Amino acid sequence: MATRVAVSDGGNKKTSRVRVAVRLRPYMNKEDEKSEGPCVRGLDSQNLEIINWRNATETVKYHFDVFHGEQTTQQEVFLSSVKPILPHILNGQNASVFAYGPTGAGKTHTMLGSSEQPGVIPRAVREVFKLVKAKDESDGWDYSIGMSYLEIYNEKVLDLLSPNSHDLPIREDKDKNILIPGLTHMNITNFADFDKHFVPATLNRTTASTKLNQRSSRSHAILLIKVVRTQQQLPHRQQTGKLYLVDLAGSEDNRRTGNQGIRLKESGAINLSLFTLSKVVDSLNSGTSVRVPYRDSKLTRLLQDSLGGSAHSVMITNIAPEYKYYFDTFSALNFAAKSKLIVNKPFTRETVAVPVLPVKRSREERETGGSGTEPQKKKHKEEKKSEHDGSSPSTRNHSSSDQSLMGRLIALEKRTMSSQDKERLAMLKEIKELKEKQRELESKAMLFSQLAGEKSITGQEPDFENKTTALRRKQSDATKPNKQQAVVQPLQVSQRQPLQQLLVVKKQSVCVKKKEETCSDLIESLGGKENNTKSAWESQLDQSMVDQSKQKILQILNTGCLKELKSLQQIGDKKAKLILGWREIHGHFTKVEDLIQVEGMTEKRFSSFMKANIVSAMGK
Ligand SMILES: Nc1ncnc2c1ncn2[C@@H]1O[C@H](COP(=O)(O)OP(=O)(O)OP(=O)(O)O)[C@@H](O)[C@H]1O
Repeated sequence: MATRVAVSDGGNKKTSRVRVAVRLRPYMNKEDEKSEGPCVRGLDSQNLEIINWRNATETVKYHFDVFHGEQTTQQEVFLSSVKPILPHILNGQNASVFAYGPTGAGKTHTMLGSSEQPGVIPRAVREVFKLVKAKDESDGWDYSIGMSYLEIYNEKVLDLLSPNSHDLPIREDKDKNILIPGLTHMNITNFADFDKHFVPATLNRTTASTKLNQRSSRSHAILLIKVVRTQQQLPHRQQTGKLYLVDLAGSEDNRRTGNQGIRLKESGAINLSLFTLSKVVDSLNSGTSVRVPYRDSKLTRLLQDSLGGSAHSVMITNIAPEYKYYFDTFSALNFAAKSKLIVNKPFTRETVAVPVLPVKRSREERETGGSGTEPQKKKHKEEKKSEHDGSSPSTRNHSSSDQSLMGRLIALEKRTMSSQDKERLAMLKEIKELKEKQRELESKAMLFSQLAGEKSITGQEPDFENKTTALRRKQSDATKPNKQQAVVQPLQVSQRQPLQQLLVVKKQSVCVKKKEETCSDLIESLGGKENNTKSAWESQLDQSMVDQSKQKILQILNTGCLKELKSLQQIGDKKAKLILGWREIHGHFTKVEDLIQVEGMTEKRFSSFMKANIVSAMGK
């Protein structure tokens, strides 16, 4: 009898950076090209420039690992950006390739392509089979290849190989491997085999027509190719390498897509997960020990071991040359520039077969009649069989080992828990759910504020170079940042202009400070200590003025943008975002008192908020 235990890879400290490639697609409408010209263009095989919207005579320049221009073929993209990482998965390491970018910029074309111009996915799968075939049989290892294919649609994990399945859970085992119990896993023996399953499954992917793309992907599609190699001799070392091939849904600005109803909801989920992806990248790049928010979206949870984890990763950022994509292109480039800093630590995942000594069974086990139910026992047998012969019990193995492991853990948990423990567990679960809800709200609020146009760009500052006439600036129909947005100073803009702008920002902050002082003085003079009751201080004021002030506050709460909300007393950045999030979910506040429903707004805080703001509003 034998079981498998994980063995250390000897503390392999070799690190591998996420390679970032940018691919510019050709103009879709030649007429537009003639009249407008592009807003972005390549300079050489690693550099590109984009018009600076703040100053027509300037461009912003970026440097990446690779820049693929409009003329680059599918073959060239594969050879330079993807092929080099594939050999790693035959050595038990993970690799991932994901296409990121605005909707309609060419992600699906890059990943999937067409029969005439096959993309990264078919080429990579062919290459994996080629690499395995090239392995000399005498190298002492047996190889088996399997595939899974899923989409994340509206934050649900759906099995594309089994289209009627429901939302699947994502779990992590004790060795930090990401697992999806219940996900279909098919053994494949050659490319034709792969194609047979992949093509119909791709048709199951959720797509729809939007203003910007007739066949827009409304979900993130993730193809997983697993290569398991097992040593022919004892101790039958086994290594599992995973290759994730990800076609992300496009980031989109709903002011331009014209999305409504279900499209708008989909778009919210897409943008939220992409926003979380950018937060994960930010937090990885900050290099501090802050919690990386992988768990804030299904996408990042799934990509956990491909981003900042143990994988060799390549991100292909797709961009479009047209002016209507300008701001999406700009933020996609900034996102990509941040990602360049991520450092991965690849390591080999290996298990060895070790003999298992019979152990005395616990009382609970004896009472329940053994180590599992009949079906579970059967599953264990099947698992062991597949461990030895390197194959799955059937061609369609629903990750039985993942399922049975979870089943056993849950059963064990149930057997050993007292009723008090169960209550505590239920309470902890409830608290966890509440916390998650709060996080979700915050993410939503932040996303909302981002979508509301706060094009705050926090990425790495690229090199900047002045150009006089290289790219023409057009009065584009792209959504221009409004006045409020202009206050945010993107890091990328000219090094010549910040002084003047900074002065403006500074003046404003001085101004706000002054106002705060005046307010607190007033509150003090009204005897307004923090704990005073509402009537105590309100009764000293004229009721009609109080009502008027309340109306003013209500109006700001209902219509104010992030900046206007922050101009309210005691409303900082986080609270303002929470208010925006609340508004997005619930609509308008009917009365100022509804503010108590916003996360973190206690009665005491609300009362203090009212005092400060009524006085402040009266002074205006
Ligand atoms: N490099 C390219 N060469 C030729 N045509 C391209 C290229 N890239 C994209 N296209 C074409 O542009 C259109 C939009 O591309 P695609 O559907 O791949 O965009 P996408 O980024 O996947 O969009 P979405 O996020 O909405 O799914 C398609 O008709 C595609 O064939």
